[in-house]
Amino acid sequence: MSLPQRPDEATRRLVDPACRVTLAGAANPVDDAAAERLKATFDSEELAAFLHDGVDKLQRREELVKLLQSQPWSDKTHRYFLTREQEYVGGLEAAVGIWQQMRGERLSMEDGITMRSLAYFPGGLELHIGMFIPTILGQGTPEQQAKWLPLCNRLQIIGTYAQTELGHGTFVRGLQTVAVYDEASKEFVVHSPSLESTKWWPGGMGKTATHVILMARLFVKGKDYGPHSFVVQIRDLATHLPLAGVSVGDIGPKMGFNGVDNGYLSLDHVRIPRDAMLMRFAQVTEEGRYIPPPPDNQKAAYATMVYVRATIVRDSGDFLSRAVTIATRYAAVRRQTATKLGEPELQVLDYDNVQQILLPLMSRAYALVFMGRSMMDMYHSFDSARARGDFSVLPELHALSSGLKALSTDIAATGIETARRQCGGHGYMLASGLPTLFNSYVQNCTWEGDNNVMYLQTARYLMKAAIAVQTGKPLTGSAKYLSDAARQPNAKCQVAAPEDWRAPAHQLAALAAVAAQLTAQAAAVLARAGGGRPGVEGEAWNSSSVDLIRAARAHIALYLHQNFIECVEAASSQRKLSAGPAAVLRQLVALHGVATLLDAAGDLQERGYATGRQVALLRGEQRTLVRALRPNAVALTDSFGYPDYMLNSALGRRDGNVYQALLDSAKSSPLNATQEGPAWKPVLEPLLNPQARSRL
Ligand SMILES: CCCCCCCCCCCCCCCCCC(=O)SCCNC(=O)CCNC(=O)[C@H](O)C(C)(C)COP(=O)(O)OP(=O)(O)OC[C@H]1O[C@@H](n2cnc3c(N)ncnc32)[C@H](O)[C@@H]1OP(=O)(O)O
Ligand SMILES: Cc1cc2nc3c(=O)[nH]c(=O)nc-3n(C[C@H](O)[C@H](O)[C@H](O)COP(=O)(O)OP(=O)(O)OC[C@H]3O[C@@H](n4cnc5c(N)ncnc54)[C@H](O)[C@@H]3O)c2cc1C
Repeated sequence: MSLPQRPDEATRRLVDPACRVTLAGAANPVDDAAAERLKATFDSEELAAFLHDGVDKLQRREELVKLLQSQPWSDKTHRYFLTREQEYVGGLEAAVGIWQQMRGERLSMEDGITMRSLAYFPGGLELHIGMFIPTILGQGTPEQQAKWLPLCNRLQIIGTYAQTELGHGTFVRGLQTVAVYDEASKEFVVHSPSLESTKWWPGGMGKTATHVILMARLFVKGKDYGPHSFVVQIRDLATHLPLAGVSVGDIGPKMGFNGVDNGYLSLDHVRIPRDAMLMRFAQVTEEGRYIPPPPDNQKAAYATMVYVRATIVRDSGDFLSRAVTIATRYAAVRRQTATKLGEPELQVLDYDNVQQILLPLMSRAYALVFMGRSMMDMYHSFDSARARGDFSVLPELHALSSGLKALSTDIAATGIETARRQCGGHGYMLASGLPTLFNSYVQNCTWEGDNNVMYLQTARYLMKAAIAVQTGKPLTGSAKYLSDAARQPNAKCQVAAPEDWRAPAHQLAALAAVAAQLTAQAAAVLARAGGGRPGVEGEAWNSSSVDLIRAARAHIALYLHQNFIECVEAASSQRKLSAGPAAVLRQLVALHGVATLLDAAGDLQERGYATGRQVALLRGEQRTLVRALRPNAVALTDSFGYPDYMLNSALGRRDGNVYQALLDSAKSSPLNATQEGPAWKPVLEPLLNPQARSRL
């Protein structure tokens, strides 16, 4: 049954037979959604096609949505009502279902990846595809790849990445699990020597994985060579029971992501063959000689982490844009508060405070989408160079991917929660899609390197750059601006009018000034703490870490914005976009720059780069830009191109029919399966029913 969107005639007569009072203040949300699209000044479909690399890719997504909707394992109707066990089994069924479709229908890998993100049901196969296979690809010899990859691709084995232990996650060199080479048997003995060395967290290890990439400290002839990667079987393929010497299980419920069976693992002197060590870079010969990785790739064993951090950057824009889509569409159809009773209530999106939150968030989502593409391009060009034995870009790639992983996940996680809060009470419903989105995203700030720790890796690179500047060495790459800043230490902001703040040149100059100042400040603090000796470790490093993290964040914020400008200008100059969408993207770029600079308002003034008046102009310009973008708000969400099936949100649906969707969703609650409810017999009837009470 559908409820009337507006009070019907009978209701109006009931409350006021003379019809003097009108209840029709609430407009129809479906009409509001349609009206929003008429306001747009650009073709949202053209921008959507550009963002998805062509109309044919968008059409393919539509076909894949239909395919998914026809399969029981990808049905989302009851997704928000699942128990942990149902979520675990369902997540696996969805991943296996996609895999079977790919094989049976001969769909491409690209189709599979698209289906995964459309169905979005994280489960026990995430780490198999996300880290187990990439580690074998990145660190295995051709023979090892030939041995393991076909089994992985046919799902005849399922793997995960077992690095973190109960006692250590960040400090990889401190891992306690050991792999000791036994020259007599030409095997490694892998062992967990303490409670703290129990592996803890690997996704899919609890109940799904048959194999792990084990990160363990390699010992050869009594010498400790630090963490290396080994392929270790943990479960019998016929019975799925743990092998001898293996103790393994699920770690229990988490804040989110509960379809994934993160696990614990303890090993008791388990023997594995010598070729279980991944030996593309470091090797142990039969007779027990250790051959180290090439000098410019000392951290070869950490390579998968660089790859996964790049993918996390790629996905951040995707997650934030989903949240922004839901919140913006809902704010456009939600009406609240009329100046006078009976008059039309305002669309929530027309409240200034809501606009000033949602539209800057929209600009951040677009910036991250573009950053994600550039990050993957950077990673792929490193991968090609690596195949030729060239690791020269690795330090820059590691510094950027670490810092971008931290900044992009900080922005996305905070942004998803901010978007949820703009939806009022209905944002608290799982049916809105936002709580699950947040709970299944926020761990990105922690996994694959806690964000503070990741900023500190970027800071390590920055401090070396700062020292190079001091000694007059020329800089290249992302830190090049530090040399320019050193040549003009007293540069001042040249903004004279609010609209000056839109210019990329003013924005970049200001962001570079902040990053250079904070880098110089961190370098000075570090030098003071180290008694004048520059160093990137130890107590001096620790006591400087607040300044170091601020510097790294500012450096990455500059990089993110510069990338946004360059991508939009390139698309426009290469005529990949017509004037309408290009103009709107430029407004988003301008807003992103202004919003990023407002985050740094204190830093802009602290060292005298900008005056209080210039910062006031900046604030004013944000308002102007937000108002200019307001008519395009909903069209900009359409350009992200999310089908309703993917968002699975009562509030984010394209047609705006939010109230009906909320009610329909409530009706599928298991609590509503019977009219009296599950507590009637055991609890309520003995209290409330007079006959039952008399029997007490
Ligand atoms: C069909 C569909 C079905 C489903 C489909 C599924 C699809 C995919 C899904 C994807 C899911 C992915 C989920 C990911 C889950 C996360 C899993 C984890 O958390 S796993 C666990 C993740 N855990 C973590 O992330 C742990 C975080 N901790 C660490 O990474 C390290 O301990 C550390 C970096 C903090 C320090 O390391 P330490 O050894 O103490 O090093 P120092 O600081 O002393 O620096 C020495 C030198 O090394 C340099 N360098 C450093 N790293 C790298 C690198 N990677 N590279 C290159 N260089 C590097 C550094 O710059 C320095 O150079 P220099 O200045 O001397 O020239
Ligand atoms: C959902 C989820 C899934 C995961 N999946 C996997 C997986 O599949 N495989 C796997 O191996 N691991 C996995 N992990 C583990 C994850 O990689 C670690 O939790 C992460 O690297 C952080 O390490 P930690 O837990 O030891 O945090 P800690 O290092 O204990 O961090 C605690 C605090 O100390 C601070 N800190 C620590 N060291 C430093 C330092 N040197 N300088 C400054 N501050 C510091 C941190 O910033 C943080 O605030 C997963 C984690 C989660 C939450």
